[in-house]
Amino acid sequence: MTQQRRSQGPMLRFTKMHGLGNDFMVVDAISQPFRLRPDMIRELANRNFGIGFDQLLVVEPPGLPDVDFRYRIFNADGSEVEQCGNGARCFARFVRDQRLTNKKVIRVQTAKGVIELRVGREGMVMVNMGVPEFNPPAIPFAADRRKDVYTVDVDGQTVELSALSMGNPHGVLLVEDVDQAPVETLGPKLERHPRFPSRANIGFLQILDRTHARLRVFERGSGETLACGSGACAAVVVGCLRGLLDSRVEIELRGGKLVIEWQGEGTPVIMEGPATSVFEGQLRLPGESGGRRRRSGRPHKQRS
Ligand SMILES: N[C@H](CCC[C@H](N)C(=O)O)C(=O)O
Repeated sequence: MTQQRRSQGPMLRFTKMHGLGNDFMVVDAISQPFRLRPDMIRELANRNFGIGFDQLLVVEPPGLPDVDFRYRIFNADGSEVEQCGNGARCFARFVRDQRLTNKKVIRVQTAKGVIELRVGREGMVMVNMGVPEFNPPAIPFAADRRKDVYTVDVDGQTVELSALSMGNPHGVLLVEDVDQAPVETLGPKLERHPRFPSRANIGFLQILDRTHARLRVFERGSGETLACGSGACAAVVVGCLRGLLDSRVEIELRGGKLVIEWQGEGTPVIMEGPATSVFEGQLRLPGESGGRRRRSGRPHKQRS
């Protein structure tokens, strides 16, 4: 049976990457036309019918004079967001691998400000994630004043959490053991809790000692991921403010470890970790009539 040919759109080149298993489809929208609707992002994010990813990262020309690129971030549900820490490290690796820059210090404009990426040795990348924000309206979180710990009602259950913004909103709970934490049940309820009017990323933090911790994160718009960079930053900030962590912490996520440094209020959070390219691929975007996409993939060539 001949398949009815639909009008076919352009081919789109992409690279599949991850930061500690938090995985991304990364697109250079500088050298190729790019426009995806939220429904198309959701379909591409699907791990059975699409490419499969936690977030889509888009590289665009800068919109500010002293910045190298603009960095747009879309969750698996198609929502555009302000910050992605693991994505920032992959962004730095991607723009160098694709020869869009040869800089080792890269300034990137996000929806909430400018972050600075520093490419280090053995594929490590350091990110200045900016200064955390605690003022409830800026998170945003519904509260009449700032507190270190808020009490939130969840279906009649009282939950204690801290709330802050790393450019994106985070709620952080302390738990005895992340492996026993109610991530699958409490995570989605808090992600969509009315007190987080823009929803939130929910971190479950287990303190091991003053310089080591474990973390699981139920991410806004993507569910639990193997790692969350901005979530790791938010969790260390909370641990420091509660007097439980020192200024330099190794935080263990399900996908691996990050080093987070924070010198206290009014200072930026510094995150260091790996960025991995998996493969390069291309897919045909639907034509005007829409319809299914074809895609092909080949192993990523490592840049020396
Ligand atoms: N889900 C997040 C965006 C991705 C953050 C995460 N992947 C990271 O590494 O920071 C949000 O809606 O704010």
